[in-house]
Amino acid sequence: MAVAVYAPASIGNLGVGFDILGAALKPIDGSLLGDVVEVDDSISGEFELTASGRFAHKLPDDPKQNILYDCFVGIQTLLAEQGTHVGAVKMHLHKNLPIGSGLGSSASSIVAAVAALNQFFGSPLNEEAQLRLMGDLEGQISGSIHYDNVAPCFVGGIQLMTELDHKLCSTLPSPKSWYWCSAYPGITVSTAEARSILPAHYSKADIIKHGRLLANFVHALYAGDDKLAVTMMEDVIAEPYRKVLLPGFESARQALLKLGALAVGISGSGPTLFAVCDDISVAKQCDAYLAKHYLQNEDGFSHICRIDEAGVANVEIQSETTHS
Ligand SMILES: Nc1ncnc2c1ncn2[C@@H]1O[C@H](COP(=O)(O)OP(=O)(O)OP(=O)(O)O)[C@@H](O)[C@H]1O
Ligand SMILES: N[C@@H](CCO)C(=O)O
Repeated sequence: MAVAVYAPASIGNLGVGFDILGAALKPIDGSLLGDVVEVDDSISGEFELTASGRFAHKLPDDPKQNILYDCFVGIQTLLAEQGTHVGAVKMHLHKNLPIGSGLGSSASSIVAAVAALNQFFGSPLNEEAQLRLMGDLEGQISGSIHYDNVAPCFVGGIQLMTELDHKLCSTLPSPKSWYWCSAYPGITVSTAEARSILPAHYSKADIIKHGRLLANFVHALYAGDDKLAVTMMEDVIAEPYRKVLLPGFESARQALLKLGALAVGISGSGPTLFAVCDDISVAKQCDAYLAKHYLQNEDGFSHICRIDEAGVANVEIQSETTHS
């Protein structure tokens, strides 16, 4: 039976917590900010993939260069190791997230595809096995395995990576009052390149500071001290080196803080910027500022979001996700 799965956009690194903290996003206007993958049918020939959606034209032309093909091969291989042999399938990707955006675009495709394929084949893989495969596939793209997009995208909420064999991540409490303004300017930053510009080593002072920020952030979330939590959202690992890749980031940050945003950071490897606000009128002003000043072309967009606590979700195959 055909399956259709939605996987939300996500922020990797919440200012603090490079590669080990991530959050799933849900626009408050109810729009779907994430990819949808359909597995239509078992077929006798070769793997088939079609794509539609706002950013489908940016995908590789060759279906076998699409990460969905690797998702299929990954599941096929795991199942073969368990003695189950599955044939080719027909898939469709509704590509709603821009590639190289900092919104976890490849993670969204991977999570939706692995979850959809797993369901299509009768759910042979448990959550942990699916998530491990998702991390491996994300690592193929970015050059090293990191779960901070795939984990929140799959499980929902704010996730802290544990990376233990039996438990890859833990859900942290999400401050209920926070709005996350998220603005994609319309240009592309490659995650692999944004990782390669980071230093190979950090100073003792930076390591101590990052440890202090991360520990206090997690403590504050559990203590329900949102003010302390937001004060800890400072990036000493990536932002100082990456902000040169984001035109207008520094001036936007200053303007957003003046408007009343509590924290501003780079979403994943950028160029999407996020701003945390605890007041809807401030969030609306920040959103309007970002739409006017941070977007660079017609591909850009800005949303006011909450944390998506659900993560991956089955959706109806309907006109929005169907294809010709
Ligand atoms: N379904 C897919 N979705 C996104 N990227 C894909 C997909 N299939 C193949 N790719 C390729 O994977 C690479 C993704 O690059 P990159 O990791 O920089 O982007 P991303 O995952 O979209 O980034 P971000 O997490 O910042 O949104 C691109 O070269 C793109 O062509
Ligand atoms: N933690 C990753 C997220 C990439 O989206 C990075 O910042 O490189």
